[in-house]
Amino acid sequence: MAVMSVADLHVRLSGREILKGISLPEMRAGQMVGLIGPNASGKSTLLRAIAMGNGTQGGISLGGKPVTAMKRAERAANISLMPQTPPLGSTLTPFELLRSYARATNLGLSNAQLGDRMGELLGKLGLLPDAHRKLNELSGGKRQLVGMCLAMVNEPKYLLLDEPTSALDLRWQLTALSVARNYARSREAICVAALHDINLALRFCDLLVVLKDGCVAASGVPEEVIDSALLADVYGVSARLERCSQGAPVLIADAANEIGASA
Ligand SMILES: Nc1ncnc2c1ncn2[C@@H]1O[C@H](COP(=O)(O)OP(=O)(O)OP(=O)(O)O)[C@@H](O)[C@H]1O
Repeated sequence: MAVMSVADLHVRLSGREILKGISLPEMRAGQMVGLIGPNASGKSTLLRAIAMGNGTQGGISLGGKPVTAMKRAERAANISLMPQTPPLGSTLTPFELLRSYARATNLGLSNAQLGDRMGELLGKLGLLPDAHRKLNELSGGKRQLVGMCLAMVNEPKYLLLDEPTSALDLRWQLTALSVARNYARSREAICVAALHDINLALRFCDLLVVLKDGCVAASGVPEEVIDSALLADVYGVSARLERCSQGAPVLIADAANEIGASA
């Protein structure tokens, strides 16, 4: 059963302390967790630390086992990280890339089973028409969706997505996050997604973690975490949470505050 805990996590890179004692609420199977925060607040560093345990001091444990005690193969079988940068354009097709990645991670599937899994994933993310085109002929958004397929093809218990919607249009933002949330629910996995769009985070996440300068500024149920004071403090903006006609919370950002202005 997927369970993730992060307690007093410190990460140093090139002699700088990037994450400064991060502790998070326990994350449980089926949850979609949103990781938000300004540029350079440490979101990617946290995702990489969960995936690789590198540079860490303090605890990340997955299913009760410290990530630093997991062998490379065990990590690869259980954790997938979709990096911020989509797969580089190459002459491989999405189909070939997925198949070679799945083979390399030794999923133990027959060709037919793997073909079915890849077909389902490519279909959900709207990539079937592009499955046999060269990656270097695909748009940036399509390549981002290929990156998401790549992260999901081995059906990890811990699915880590670094800004999975940054290059996507409205339809595919909604689709990609629905696919990720349904995946977490149906496979009893945990999905952690770094997001800049707070409205998407409010809509799709069960739990939000807000980072500021390598520390946790707030965490908890999205609607309880996001308010004007937090947005002013963490992002330096005047913003408010309103309700749409259907009752869902919607963030409206009115203005960027003057640099140096207090919250
Ligand atoms: N290898 C590295 N060596 C030194 N500093 C690094 C390294 N990688 C990242 N950093 C620093 O760590 C801090 C956090 O970076 P990180 O990429 O985790 O932020 P982020 O929240 O994901 O940002 P963004 O929203 O802009 O993608 C930044 O100040 C960055 O310069």
